[in-house]
Amino acid sequence: MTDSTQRPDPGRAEPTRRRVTATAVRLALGAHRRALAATLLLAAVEATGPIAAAWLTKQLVDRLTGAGSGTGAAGSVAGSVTAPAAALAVIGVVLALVPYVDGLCQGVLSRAVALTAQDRLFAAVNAHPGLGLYEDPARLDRLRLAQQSGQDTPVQLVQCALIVLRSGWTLAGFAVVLAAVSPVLAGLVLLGAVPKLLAELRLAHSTARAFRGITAGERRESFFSTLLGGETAAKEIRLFGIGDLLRQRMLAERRAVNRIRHRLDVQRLSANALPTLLASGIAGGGLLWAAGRVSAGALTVGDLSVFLAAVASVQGGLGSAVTAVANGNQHLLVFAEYVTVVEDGARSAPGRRTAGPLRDRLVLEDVWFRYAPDLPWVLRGVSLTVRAGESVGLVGVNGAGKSTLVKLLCRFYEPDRGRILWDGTDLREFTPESLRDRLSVVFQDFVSYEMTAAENIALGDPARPAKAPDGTPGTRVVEAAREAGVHPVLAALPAGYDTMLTRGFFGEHDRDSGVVLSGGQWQRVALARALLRTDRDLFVLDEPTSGLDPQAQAEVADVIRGMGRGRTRLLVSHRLSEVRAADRIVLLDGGAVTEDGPHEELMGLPDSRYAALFRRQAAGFLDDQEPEPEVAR
Ligand SMILES: Nc1ncnc2c1ncn2[C@@H]1O[C@H](COP(=O)(O)OP(=O)(O)OP(=O)(O)O)[C@@H](O)[C@H]1O
Repeated sequence: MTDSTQRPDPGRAEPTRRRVTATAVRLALGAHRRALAATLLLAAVEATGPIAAAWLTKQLVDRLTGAGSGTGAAGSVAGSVTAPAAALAVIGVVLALVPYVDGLCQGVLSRAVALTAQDRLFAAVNAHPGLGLYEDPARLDRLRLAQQSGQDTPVQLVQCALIVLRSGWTLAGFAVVLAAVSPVLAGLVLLGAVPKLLAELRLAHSTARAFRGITAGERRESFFSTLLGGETAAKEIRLFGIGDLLRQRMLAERRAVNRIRHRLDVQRLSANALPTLLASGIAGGGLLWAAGRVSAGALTVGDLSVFLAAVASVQGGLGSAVTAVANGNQHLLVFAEYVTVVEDGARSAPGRRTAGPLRDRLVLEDVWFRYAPDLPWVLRGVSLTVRAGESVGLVGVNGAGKSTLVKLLCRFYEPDRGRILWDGTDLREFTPESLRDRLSVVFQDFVSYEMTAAENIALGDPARPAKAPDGTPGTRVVEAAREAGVHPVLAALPAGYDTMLTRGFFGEHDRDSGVVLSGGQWQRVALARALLRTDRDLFVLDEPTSGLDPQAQAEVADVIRGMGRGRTRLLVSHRLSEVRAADRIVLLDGGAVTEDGPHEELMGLPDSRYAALFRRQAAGFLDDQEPEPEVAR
């Protein structure tokens, strides 16, 4: 298969650490500069606060104990401690408030970053012109990881960077103080953090690898939970009694994910146990040593208080910095998935020319196609010419490749061999957007959007307004609905065209419950959506009447015949009566065109498979005793 996007090259280099970091920083900067600046400022305040507090505490203790001055008169002591005590109080208040203000700023920043990241990610996903992205489990896992990491990773990276900066600042301040008391101890405390740093860096890699397994499991779990929690499968789940089975499958996936997470927690514990013991031993030994020096009179009580604060802060700061570096590293590894998906989307710009109106013919030249190299060929040398303005009925048994051919015409995939020519130009040369702008297609598996009736139709041509200036549905929407024979149904809904066609969501403006249309009514809505594009060059209708009752089928068949009259039309149908009026019928069999001609001509051929199928279907309608034949199925 060739997806019309460039398929990811398995050997392609992962984005470099520097590029990933730059993308995260740009994302944070572009999302909310002021919140980012405020966060940086608050980090500086948080970093400086403890150093100032430790220094002021030493001043206070020394003045209270009379150390250094040798005086201890009550009046002068009270006077000399006022300033450091007041300053300490102010610092206390500031440090108590900072986390809340910081929380506010980080909230603003993370929401802005998440919004921007989501916007860029889905812009990139939309830029994929083909469907290959949705049929490749590895790419889907990557997309989910990108979704998760894009939301919070940039902010977490900023936070990690802030922690490193803050810790560095605190460390520098206290290291100076600690070195003044004992350079040896300062060196030991710093050295004690090295094993922890190495352990955390090793963990970051295995955590990032484990996230791939977690993502795949969570995606499968979410498939089952969506089935269980949604309406789509509710009927079959109850009828077949498969709720418990699906629940068990969901829980099995969750348990597998939990096991991976638990393994990670155990790894973290075992990797950190020894380095943490080492650091604590150094802190304890240092404390005993410093206490001994105070009793010997070599250090003041104030010195001891600074020393205690320094040891705690240096170890705490080093610990946070090491964890932040390791976490940052892990976030970068995961964020690389986001960068890959975004860049993958940005790169996929196949074809540069703009498709013009179809004036002469559409030609399929020996088209071969399969969905993947390990899957069988679906099309094995299809050659077909459709003249502009001609209507062609495409028939064939289930799995013959009719819908596949439609997807190739839309350039969701590209032929593995052969070409499709639009007035002599290979479809690959056109931008997918310009080509699709020339088409109006109703897919066999059309979408029922959980939106209002008017929106469901207007989506067919988003360039034109869905509503008139007075708020009523646009005339084109109503005309299309009328033509598709669904206007009376939509007009009679509780809020007319503004009624939500779902019972799963409320509308934008009111909380009236929506409605559920029947399958056939939905099919007409989908037709109306296509009818909004009557000015397009090629109409493709893939089984447009499959859900309709006989009366509706006849009516819709008339609509289809009139639809896009004078334009090129391709109608895929199992109901041969519907395609008989086409200028030509094309039978797809065994991956190739085996019959091609007007209905009468094919009916006159002695060995025509189409004729046999048509007669069999017609006989089924005429003979009440026979079940309706599975014509062309
Ligand atoms: N996305 C896909 N990935 C892999 N194989 C696919 C995919 N879509 C279709 N196929 C396979 O391609 C073959 C042709 O399918 P296609 O839907 O084109 O047939 P069809 O003629 O439209 O059938 P029907 O009459 O049942 O709609 C089938 O064997 C199907 O299993």
